[in-house]
Amino acid sequence: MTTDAPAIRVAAISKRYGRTLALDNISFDVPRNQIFALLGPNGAGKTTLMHILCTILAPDSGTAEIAGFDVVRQPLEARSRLGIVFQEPSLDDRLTARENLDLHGLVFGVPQPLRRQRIAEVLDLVELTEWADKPARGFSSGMKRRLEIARALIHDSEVMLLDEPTAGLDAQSRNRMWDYVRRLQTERQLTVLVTTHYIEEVETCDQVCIIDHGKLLALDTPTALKHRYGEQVLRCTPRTDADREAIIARYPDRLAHEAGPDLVLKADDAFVETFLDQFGSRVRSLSIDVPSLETVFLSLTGREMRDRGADTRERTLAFGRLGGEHTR
Ligand SMILES: Nc1ncnc2c1ncn2[C@@H]1O[C@H](COP(=O)(O)OP(=O)(O)OP(=O)(O)O)[C@@H](O)[C@H]1O
Repeated sequence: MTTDAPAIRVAAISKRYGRTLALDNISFDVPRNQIFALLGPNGAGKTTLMHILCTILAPDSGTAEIAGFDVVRQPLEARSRLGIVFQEPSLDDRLTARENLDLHGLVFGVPQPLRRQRIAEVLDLVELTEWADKPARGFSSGMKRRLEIARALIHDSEVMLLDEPTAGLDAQSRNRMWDYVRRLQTERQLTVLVTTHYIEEVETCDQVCIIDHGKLLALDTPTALKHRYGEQVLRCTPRTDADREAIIARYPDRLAHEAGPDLVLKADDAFVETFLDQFGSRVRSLSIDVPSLETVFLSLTGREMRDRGADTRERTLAFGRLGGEHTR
């Protein structure tokens, strides 16, 4: 290993399952001590890439390295530097939190005194000390996920791979999970590669890599991505089909997306005023989305990643208070 090797190197990786090209010539480096987000909708190829990085799946072509170790030629060296939390829980439910951690340390050859010390440290980090001797089967989903993070820290991991660590958790547990991820970075100088399809979660990551249909679409800091690709958009719900068609016919070049009953139009401030003059009475609701990672994704793919968020509903309500109507 060279000490100046990036934490993760992905070079021209492709992977096909039958006729599905799950990864199409993906390349990027993750410098050490970063939180690096892999963002993409379901089926984008995130898990496939994770599985290649953690050595359980071989790429068809290209190479990947963890801390300078090739995942195909030096899998044991690569694995020993990795902490992994998969989407599917992999704890032994019958064992206590402490026993789960101890077993993992044993498998990775961590000597007993060091194991005991690390178990105490990681339980403290994920705030499970008082649950240490309780069987994992009684834990909530968030607690189980935290225990899995703790487990990934028992050996000498330098790089954490977290595959959708917040999937299925409630909003409060999701926030807590991200607090732990940030603590891993700051307190343990770990590099964290995390996949998610919750776009709002990646705002505070150092870098965001957007993938879709196996292709890398963009990679940069959240701020730079918004600057380069983010556009303000106007979202409206026309009152009738005739109104809808009239808007599309009037602004074919501005139409970014049709989302169910809504139309999404690229809109600078001047356009918003013009639109309101011309079509204000022909829309049921209207909201403005400022440049965000959601609008970055929209402008890169012509699609939206997920349903509308609460922030947009709030802006819609604000429009209602200003004299327009709104839907709930
Ligand atoms: N074992 C497999 N056999 C066949 N096709 C697969 C297999 N695993 C994944 N795929 C396909 O490869 C593509 C990428 O899947 P992958 O699971 O990597 O995406 P993802 O971004 O992780 O999505 P999700 O968030 O749903 O896990 C998808 O089209 C998926 O259907």
